[in-house]
Amino acid sequence: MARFKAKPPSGAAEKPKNPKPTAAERSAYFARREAAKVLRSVLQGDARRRAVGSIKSLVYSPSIKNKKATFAIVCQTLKHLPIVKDVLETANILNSRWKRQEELVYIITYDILFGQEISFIGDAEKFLVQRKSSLRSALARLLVRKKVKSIEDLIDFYQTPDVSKPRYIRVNTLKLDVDSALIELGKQYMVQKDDLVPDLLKLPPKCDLHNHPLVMNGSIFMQGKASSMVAAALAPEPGWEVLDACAAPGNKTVHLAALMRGKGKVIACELNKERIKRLQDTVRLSGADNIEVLHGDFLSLDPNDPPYSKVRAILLDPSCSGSGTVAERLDHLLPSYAAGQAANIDEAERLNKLASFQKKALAHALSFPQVERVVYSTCSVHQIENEDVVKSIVPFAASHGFQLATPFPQWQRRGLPVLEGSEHLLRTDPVEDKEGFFFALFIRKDRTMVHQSSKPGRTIRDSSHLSSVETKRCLHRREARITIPILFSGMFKRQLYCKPKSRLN
Ligand SMILES: C[S@@+](CC[C@H](N)C(=O)[O-])C[C@H]1O[C@@H](n2cnc3c(N)ncnc32)[C@H](O)[C@@H]1O
Repeated sequence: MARFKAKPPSGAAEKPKNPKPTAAERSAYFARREAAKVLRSVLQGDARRRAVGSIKSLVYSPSIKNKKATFAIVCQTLKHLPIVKDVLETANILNSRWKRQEELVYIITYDILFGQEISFIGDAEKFLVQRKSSLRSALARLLVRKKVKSIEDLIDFYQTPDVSKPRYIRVNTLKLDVDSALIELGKQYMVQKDDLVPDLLKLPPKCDLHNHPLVMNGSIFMQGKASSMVAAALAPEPGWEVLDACAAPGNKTVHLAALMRGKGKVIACELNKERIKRLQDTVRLSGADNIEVLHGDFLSLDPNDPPYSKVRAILLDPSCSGSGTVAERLDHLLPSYAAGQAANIDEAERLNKLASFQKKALAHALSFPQVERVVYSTCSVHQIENEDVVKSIVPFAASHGFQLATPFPQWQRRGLPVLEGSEHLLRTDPVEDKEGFFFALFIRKDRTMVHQSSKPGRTIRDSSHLSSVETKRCLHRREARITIPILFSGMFKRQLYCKPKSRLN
């Protein structure tokens, strides 16, 4: 692979010496376009964790003519992709026309920076060759920024675990205001306010704050940006009753309490006995006195029981695969990652089980009579735990008067386009944003919709995601206004068995 040498800037367009393209030029032109097609499938499949095939199988499909060249171009471009993307972003030369052909742009940029010096034919080639000096100087700046001397070092840099993740801290406004935290931390670090979440501060990567007095006394919490966006998206009002359905270790629970300025009540439900202790510690550290810790199964809470019938907002952050927080820098680019996962039966089974619970829990959250806002969140990159869960629940949500709303409209990365309304969903990217989170916000404006039957002619086709309480309610939808769970013998057992084990404070 070529080592980078800064070349003298040459901004002028390179006019082909020979106006008639040579056979080699023509062949390179077509190979780049074939490669762009393959790269598009690879990257799209990978982004959806639904690879349509391995690179090889895509290249060796009958539609690709120049297989050898296409394979080489795709592999080399993928290997250099993080660098190419960074360079293009720094050089800031792409208009919307070329952004629509980004795979071709990646390939040509790779060729310009690291490939063979050949003359370029084609509009995209001409556009980028004319900006060769901007690309080269952006690459030189990238080397300086990453403090490396060669392209090999730069590739290593991208392959090693990410060290460029900023340290985010959330100010616990129950104990300290944001400006005071800024001043206090500013004595030691470069601190700035986050542009999206008002109580979030951004510090340089690798700041070790574990033993900082403000962390030790609960004035600030070390909480990532995506995680802090979840409670902020729910936006509970002071005085409300709010349920954190799957609460431990409690980072979002105490954020909710702070957003409510300590007024109202947060019920923090957690199933796992071992994790209850962590949750209690977090609550204690936060100083919040309006949090009630509940040891039990969220699915077993009866929405119509007096303690829950007044709940206005629910934060549902259920157990998930956690795939969005695994720092696999380059793996996200490779179909082998997705293919490997799909082929892994255990993993597929695990994801199915998780998704099945997530669907039940989301349907259950939407069935609380006074609830106006529900946030569903995961730290997973898998469509099956994210868009697929939401998609399967949308008809049920609509029948209860809920619609998807758009949290943080200014945020660019939205849901995968696999359902109507995907633009309302929010994703963070494990590479670009350093962590892969997903969340959806459901809002009900008209609470008279509670327990209303579905529109005539509209059937809930798949009720497998519903908890048994909800399934029975759907089946007996006409009588749903009077729900007498104990009429159903199986469920009665379940209700008794699953009754919250204890309430702790
Ligand atoms: C992703 S973690 C929640 C993280 C938490 N929201 C935070 O930000 O600190 C999911 C939690 O849900 C709990 N959980 C799983 N199933 C549950 C259920 N049926 N009822 C209540 N909690 C459950 C798990 O034990 C785990 O602690």
